[in-house]
Amino acid sequence: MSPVVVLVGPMGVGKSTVGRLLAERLTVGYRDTDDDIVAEQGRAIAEIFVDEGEAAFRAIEKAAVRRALAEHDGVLALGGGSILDEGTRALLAGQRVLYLSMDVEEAVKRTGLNAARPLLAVNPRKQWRELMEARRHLYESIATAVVATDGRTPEEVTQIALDALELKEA
Ligand SMILES: Nc1ncnc2c1ncn2[C@@H]1O[C@H](COP(=O)(O)OP(=O)(O)OP(=O)(O)O)[C@@H](O)[C@H]1O
Ligand SMILES: O=C(O)C1=C[C@@H](O)[C@@H](O)[C@H](O)C1
Ligand SMILES: [Mg+2]
Repeated sequence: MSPVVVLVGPMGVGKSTVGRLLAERLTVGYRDTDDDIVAEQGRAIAEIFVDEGEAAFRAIEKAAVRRALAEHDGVLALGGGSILDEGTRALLAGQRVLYLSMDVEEAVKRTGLNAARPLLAVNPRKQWRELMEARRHLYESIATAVVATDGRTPEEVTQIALDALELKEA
């Protein structure tokens, strides 16, 4: 079993919003590895970061991605930083991967100062730039399609994604 599409991209880019719309349009299920991790661990992602650090979280996340890829045949959204892990990137080889992108101003608008996003809690604009400098090439390296979400509604992004991925509705 394999997901019909795997969504990657930074925090707040719209993976959950667009992922659910894509799943509706394709009449398949939606799954999110961040939700899987919270359910399995019985604690918030921010708590895992604080309690055990980012490296431990990435290992937990890699296991969650491996499991979801094997179990899910619908739309799968990954955590924003999942692509930082080499093993997680290797798991994505051969998958249909959609990278949703946005620029910094759109990012600040969408995420704001949100404690649930520990990596953007302080000085979000600067954090965002640094984060994307480290990640942009990784997102691009594993993507089979890229859709810019700036100035587009979730419905528009969904339609463009369906076209870019050449996915047909049932
Ligand atoms: N195309 C869009 N245009 C404007 N706002 C959007 C768009 N897509 C999503 N949003 C809004 O941006 C916020 C973040 O979206 P969403 O939760 O889908 O992102 P995400 O990538 O799943 O983030 P997370 O890192 O929390 O998983 C939400 O408030 C959502 O309503
Ligand atoms: O971009 C990131 O590193 C993260 C994104 C979220 O989806 C969560 O997986 C977590 O907050 C880390
Ligand atoms: Mg989400």
